[in-house]
Amino acid sequence: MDAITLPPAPTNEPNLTYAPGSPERAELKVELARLEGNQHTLRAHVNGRKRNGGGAEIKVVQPHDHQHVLGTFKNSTTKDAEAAIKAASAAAPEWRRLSFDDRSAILLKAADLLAGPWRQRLNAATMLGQSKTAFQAEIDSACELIDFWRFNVHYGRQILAEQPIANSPGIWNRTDHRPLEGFVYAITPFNFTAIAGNLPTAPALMGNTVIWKPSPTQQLAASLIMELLEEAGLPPGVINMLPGDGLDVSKVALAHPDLAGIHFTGSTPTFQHLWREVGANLASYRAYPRIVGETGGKDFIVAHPSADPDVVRTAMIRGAFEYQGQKCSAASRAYVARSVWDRLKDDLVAQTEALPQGDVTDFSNFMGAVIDDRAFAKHKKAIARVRANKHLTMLAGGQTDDSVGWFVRPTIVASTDPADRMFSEEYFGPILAVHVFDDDRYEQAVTQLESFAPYALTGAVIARDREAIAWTSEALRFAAGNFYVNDKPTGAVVGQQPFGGGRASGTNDKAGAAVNLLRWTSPRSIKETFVPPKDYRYPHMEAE
Ligand SMILES: NC(=O)c1ccc[n+]([C@@H]2O[C@H](COP(=O)([O-])OP(=O)(O)OC[C@H]3O[C@@H](n4cnc5c(N)ncnc54)[C@H](O)[C@@H]3O)[C@@H](O)[C@H]2O)c1
Ligand SMILES: N[C@@H](CCC=O)C(=O)O
Repeated sequence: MDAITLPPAPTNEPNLTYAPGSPERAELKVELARLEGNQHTLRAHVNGRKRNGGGAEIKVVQPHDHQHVLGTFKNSTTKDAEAAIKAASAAAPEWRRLSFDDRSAILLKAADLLAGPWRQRLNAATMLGQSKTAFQAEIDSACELIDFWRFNVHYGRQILAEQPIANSPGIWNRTDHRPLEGFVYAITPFNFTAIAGNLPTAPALMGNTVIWKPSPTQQLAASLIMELLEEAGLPPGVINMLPGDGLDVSKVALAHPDLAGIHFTGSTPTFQHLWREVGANLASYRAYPRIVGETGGKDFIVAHPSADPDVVRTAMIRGAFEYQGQKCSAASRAYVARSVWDRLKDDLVAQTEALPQGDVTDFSNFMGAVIDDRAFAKHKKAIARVRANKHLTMLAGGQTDDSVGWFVRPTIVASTDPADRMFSEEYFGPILAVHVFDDDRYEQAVTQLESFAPYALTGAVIARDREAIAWTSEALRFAAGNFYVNDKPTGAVVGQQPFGGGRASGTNDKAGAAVNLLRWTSPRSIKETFVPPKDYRYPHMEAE
């Protein structure tokens, strides 16, 4: 088709409420029962076909009920990785020849399928497999993933429209936004189904083929994403999904001459490991691989003496404990002016102690369990350390119980020492460290927190005084890639607050934004001369 087209303009998918009596609540309950009632055999997808991995069996369980097995799959081996890379290479020429409109139509259809018939299936899988409440699943596996797919089409078109602004007489300059040469390796975390769906599809939209390695604990929802994309018309071999721990896949993928890029979200140590491997293999690649990674955080809230205590308390509870603090954006350290603290502490502790937690299929719960036994053990250890240190005081929570699920109570710890490692280490769970400072030491508190942790992902200032907001925003300019004023530091929305951080938190190639898609293209500049010269001599060479 020859046309300069206009696809549907993106708008953010509205969040459904799941209030009692709502149709979405009833539909979600049906899907929960259906998914819980079966053990699913989850398989790799290579070249559009399902494939049993060659490695050991891995179980996917419900974190809030860890004896309940949702499904099983086989770990992917080096052989599986070789087959997937072969499929990606074979699919590449046809996929990149397909027009951007045709590639976009597949993602727009996937978004509409997810907004409609697939919504509660993916929400239910995310609730059961990742222990999210209905609302936390809705903002992730439904709304954010729909938004990623719709807005990326819009941003991709912006990139294609970016063309040279000058043409000398008789010349037409153009930019060909080519995909990368080779395959992109997408590696995704357990905590956001939307991130799992975005990381392989963003490079694919720009014409790349992909090897996708999801997190083992997110595999149920990841398998459904693959099925949804295939229903939307994704051709075989464009995205090849390899379940498992990724160790064997990386052995092959990171040493392969066609590795064109890594699209990673997960912890800082894993990302640094991948980067080091790429560095060690540099001589073997056809081109320098693009490395994009969004990683850990030690996200902060700072409350100025002018802050409204109710706003601070709500930001702390929602920011630190929603989804058990397992958002990379979750507040895990708070710095509060003493006069504000004195007015909020009792309510903060009482409300935190009362937060309902348990099986997420009971819709009255605010929290579920942490993802696995490793996360549980890490939190137990951190809590034991609090009890053993005099400068740390447990204000709320501190209980752990793994008899049914991996439950860690929302925990608030006060520290007289802002240099304690609770203010720099990422636990990735429901532990909030608080330091209370004297009102006249606000600037010292902000200066100390600015670079005490190695991360720079999200942060929030809560204040009514405009000068304080302006000063803090400037003082913390490089301490967070997503900065919030009078709000919690979580819950970025695609198209509104592009997400990502700097320093140890990643390469800050904002997910769901044009800067991210740009990393998956390799522009070619084309100059066409309409009436080319036919004589090599320049005028200055002529005889006087
Ligand atoms: N900045 C962000 O946007 C963002 C978003 C979500 C999560 N996170 C971070 O992710 C972390 C939590 O997620 P996680 O526990 O899944 O992280 P993780 O680093 O343990 O795992 C991430 C992914 O890497 C895989 N992996 C690990 N070693 C590998 C290897 N050698 N080869 C291939 N794959 C390998 C895992 O299986 C998983 O799929 C936290 O640190 C959190 O802050 C960051
Ligand atoms: N984008 C999400 C966090 C993603 C990381 O886990 C937020 O803003 O809360």
